[in-house]
Amino acid sequence: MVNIDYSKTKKFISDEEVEIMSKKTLEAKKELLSKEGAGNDFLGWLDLPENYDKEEYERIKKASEKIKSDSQVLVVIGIGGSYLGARAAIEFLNDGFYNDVDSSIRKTPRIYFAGNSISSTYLKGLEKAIGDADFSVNVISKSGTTTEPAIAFRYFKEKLEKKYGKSEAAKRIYATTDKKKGALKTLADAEGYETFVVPDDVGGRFSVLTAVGLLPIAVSGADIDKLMKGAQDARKVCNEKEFKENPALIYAAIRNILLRKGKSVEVMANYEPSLHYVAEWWKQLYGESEGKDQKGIFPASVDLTTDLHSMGQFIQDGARILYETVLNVEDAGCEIIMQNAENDLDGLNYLAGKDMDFVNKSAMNGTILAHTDGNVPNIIVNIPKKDEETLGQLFYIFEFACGVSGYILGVNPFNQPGVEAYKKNMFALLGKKGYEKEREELLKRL
Ligand SMILES: O=P(O)(O)OC[C@H]1O[C@](O)(CO)[C@@H](O)[C@@H]1O
Repeated sequence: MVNIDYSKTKKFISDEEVEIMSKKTLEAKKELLSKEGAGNDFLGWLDLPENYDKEEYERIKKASEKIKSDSQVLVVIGIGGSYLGARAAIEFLNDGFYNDVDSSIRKTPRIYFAGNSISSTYLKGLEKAIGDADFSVNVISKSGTTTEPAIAFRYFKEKLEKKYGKSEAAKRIYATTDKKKGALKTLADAEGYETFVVPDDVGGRFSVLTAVGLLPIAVSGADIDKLMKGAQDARKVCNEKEFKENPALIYAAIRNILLRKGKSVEVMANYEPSLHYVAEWWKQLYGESEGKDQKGIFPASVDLTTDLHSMGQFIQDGARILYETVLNVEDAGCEIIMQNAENDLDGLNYLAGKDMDFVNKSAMNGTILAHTDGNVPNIIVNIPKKDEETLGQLFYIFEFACGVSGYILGVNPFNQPGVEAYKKNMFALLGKKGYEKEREELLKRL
């Protein structure tokens, strides 16, 4: 099971502080599980690993088989919680080269993500990358009205219809959205797309274990039963275990103690490039959940050792507002043994016979100690291996810890009122109906 090692924070916090905060985590856990706290109409994710629509789950598998059989490419359109979980999973479960592997080896469609920016260059580039390949689209939007995915969907819907004709195109479009309402649901019903549901009581950033994440993940060839099994196991631990055996509570406690000591930035660090998007998913989860009412920990991330050569200086030596959460994949899952070179010009012969992962882990351990010495507390998340079950655990533990942590912080972790501000301005500047007055005011300020 994924576990949390906070021994490298002990220089900064006392056992007594942990003891006091552990009580707060237990209270917050009780509040979460009683479903009586703030945002309690968005707690469907708590029980998702067990309590999900079994009929729809089978349809997800069937749809993934169809996509695998008739498409060389799947374009997944969505943003935020309607995007990051699937991307995190597909990257985590592969090695960063999923799309580049020859199709005679990979046997599943290439998967591209769109609708997560408003860049015309990106869409044009993606169209070029798809070329003549047969493709399908999974458009994902809980609200059905988010501008970025709506623009991308309009674009690819037209391309599909041009290539296959309207009726065949409709068979290649899968819409994941609200059960009953919203523009996407209305369009899907009118055009006859297969639809999947983002449940009412599951917010976007907590939705990876619904069709939002499961359909694209299944198309990549990953075993979603195992993903759900991992989440089930973690649910049991997070819901039932007391503090010392509960990774979600430990993580929530330590980060809240550190925040109260002025550590207001949490830097998630990985030593595996394939974990980059796990950090991106985590950033949305914690940023949207906790960053409100002028409170919260700012979630940031670095890819190491890459960023030791760019951000390493700041972490070691800059403003002491940081703590670090290190994602440690214990079993790299493959081996590269360092070879002896005749002339040893690069001076690496002392590593001959050693596994490259030993070098990576030594860099990690050396960095953890150096950063701790530089007064950056380090929390370590031990991830036994890179497989579906472990990822299911990781997703659930972070989600549960987020709910607990938000309640300790005294915010509603399940809303996101702050994201509306930019949308209002953007609509006004675009000249959308109903925003005329705001437009006038904004234009004066530009
Ligand atoms: O699934 P939707 O409704 O398109 O929303 C996408 C994302 O946009 C937000 O609503 C923020 O604008 C996120 O909370 C959400 O994950």
